Amino acid sequence: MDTTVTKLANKVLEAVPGTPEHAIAKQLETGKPIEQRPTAAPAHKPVEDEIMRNTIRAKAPGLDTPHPPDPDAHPLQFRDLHTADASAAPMLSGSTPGSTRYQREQLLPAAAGDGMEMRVDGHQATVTLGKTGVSFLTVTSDGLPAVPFSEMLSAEVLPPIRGVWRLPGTRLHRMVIWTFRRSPQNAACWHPRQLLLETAAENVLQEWLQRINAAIVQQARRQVALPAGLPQRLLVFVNPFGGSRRAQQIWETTVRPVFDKASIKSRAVETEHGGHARALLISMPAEELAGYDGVVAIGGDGLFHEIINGLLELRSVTSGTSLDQHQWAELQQHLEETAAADAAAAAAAAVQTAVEGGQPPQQHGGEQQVQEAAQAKSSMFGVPGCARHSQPQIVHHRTGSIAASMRVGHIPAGSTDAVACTLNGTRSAFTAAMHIALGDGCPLDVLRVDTASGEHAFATCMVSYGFMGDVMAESESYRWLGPMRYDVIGAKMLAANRSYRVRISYLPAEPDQIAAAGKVLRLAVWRTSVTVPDAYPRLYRLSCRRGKWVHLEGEMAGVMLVVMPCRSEKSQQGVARYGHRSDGLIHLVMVKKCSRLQYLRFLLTLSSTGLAAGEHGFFTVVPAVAVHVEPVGLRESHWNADGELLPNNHITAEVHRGVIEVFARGVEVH
Ligand SMILES: Nc1ncnc2c1ncn2[C@@H]1O[C@H](COP(=O)(O)OP(=O)(O)OP(=O)(O)O)[C@@H](O)[C@H]1O
Repeated sequence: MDTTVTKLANKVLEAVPGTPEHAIAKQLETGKPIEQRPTAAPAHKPVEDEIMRNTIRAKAPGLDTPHPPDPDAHPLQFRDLHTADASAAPMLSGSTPGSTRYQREQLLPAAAGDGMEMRVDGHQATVTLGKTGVSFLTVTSDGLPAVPFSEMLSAEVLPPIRGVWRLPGTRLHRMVIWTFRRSPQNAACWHPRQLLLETAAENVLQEWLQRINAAIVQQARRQVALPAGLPQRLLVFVNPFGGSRRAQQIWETTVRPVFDKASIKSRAVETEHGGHARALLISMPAEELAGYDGVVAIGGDGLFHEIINGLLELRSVTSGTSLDQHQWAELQQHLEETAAADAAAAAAAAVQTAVEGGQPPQQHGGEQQVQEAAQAKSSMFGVPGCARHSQPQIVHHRTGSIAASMRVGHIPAGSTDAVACTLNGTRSAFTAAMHIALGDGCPLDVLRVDTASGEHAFATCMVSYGFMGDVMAESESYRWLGPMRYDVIGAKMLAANRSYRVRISYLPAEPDQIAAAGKVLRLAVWRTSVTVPDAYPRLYRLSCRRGKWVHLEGEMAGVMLVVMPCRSEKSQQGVARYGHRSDGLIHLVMVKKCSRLQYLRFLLTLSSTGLAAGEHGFFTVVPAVAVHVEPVGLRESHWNADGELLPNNHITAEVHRGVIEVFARGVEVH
């Protein structure tokens, strides 16, 4: 009965143009091969967020050749394969019922070795489940690369569909592996990939499912870079206010699906005001914090900055931890001497004014002033016994150790997103979410900035004064302009061409520290060609005095303390070209008072090639480990740490190497 119905159904289908049965009947009639039915694939959308694409393409000429559109390419989300229509399964060319080829295409286990005859993304292939991942020995087509377990989120069995030729009783069992593929233009930018394996052997599929999912977890445990294995519970902060206000949408459509595929449980908190994320972290009970493996910011650099500050506050990361006490003492002595000299000069000026005004000069007033000024200075900066160190530290021991084990992720949804661009080499939210779900981890430097009035802040990107500080301070009131506000206010500040008198003291990085940073740089995946002599001119390395502070005073258009390279669309090579996310260095940029044209040149250098260490005429870039800056005179700018204004302009900053663990693996190149 079945056979009769099948024959009848096949006859009907053969008569209907467009059906596979019709195509086969035609082929049998004419002897021409059947055209393969195109795979249902989403349109290839241009990926706007590959900020590094041009740079990398310029370095690798071979990449300039246009790449054929990839049917898997989709910039945002995984496709829902549960609802995929069985009829959308591609036809296999050249086989007819009854032929040997047809028998093989029924996707039965291969006779020899571990290989299984399967259909992979519509291609006939011999699939091998090895120790490191799934590899494909393709039979009908080339170009299916191996997929390591370390690049898989999970495997999942889909509902079976009717088998080829729609014969009753033929069921095709399907398994999908949630993974990614690298963009042909920029290896650091990843696209969702759902690898579809189809076979008639259900038991094999079920066994593979167990083995693949177990291997994904096992390989993650083996990696030394993963102290806590794959993240299982994450606290996610979503800033609906940042950038183009798409954070909530990015969370729902891009990030949550990735976390779901990786079985990550998450608690999402939509921030209600500036400082909300930081306050929530600081006030969180230790038991609750211990329930999370990491904290994720979906927003801009400002939200990431808040999370870092919250966590480091819990850890009580104090200043002066990596410098010798005598190095702080040396700075202290210098500051007291300059303060005394200032006070003496002020007293002399007061006497002069009094004499000129015909009044008798005050006795001992000058000396008293000198002493007071010196005392005021000594309470400011970090030597033992001074205010900063004698402040009672509230050390939350238990919470602190929990916070120390917390990894931090940044999903870009802000205006600049320098953190995500620097860590991942792309502004793709999907890529950032994958790094988190795959449990990637690497250390990140943090700059602790102490102000003279007793506040402190932690920065991971940049702390700036002068031009950049003014732009950041003023652009806050133009937030309604969106990311364009930085350009508009930047043009305004360029026209104003302001400069500020400052005293700068910095402790230069020692040559071996720079060399070590160079090694880190070479080890990092990005820019393998960089060597230390290129990065730091010989002249600079010779003039670097071992462990001695350098003091200078001058009229500056801008001062910047750059911690990570700070790559973004505005500076594709990074503000500090040879910076690294964990080199333990502050890249101190000092731009002297200059003409508008010169400052424009500086900005162009910053955005095109990035800044390299050394003297560059009117601006200098110095690798340092600690910096002290104080304004002199009446006119002052604003200090700005990662977009947040600091309340006082006398600052001391020190870098803490690799103090935070971030969900990232370094920028990948082809
Ligand atoms: N609900 C909210 N309403 C107002 N401000 C908020 C809210 N949530 C967070 N903020 C604050 O908004 C500021 C800016 O946010 P965010 O950094 O995420 O975006 P952005 O400034 O547009 O991006 P970028 O820092 O990359 O330029 C942060 O300082 C953050 O503290």
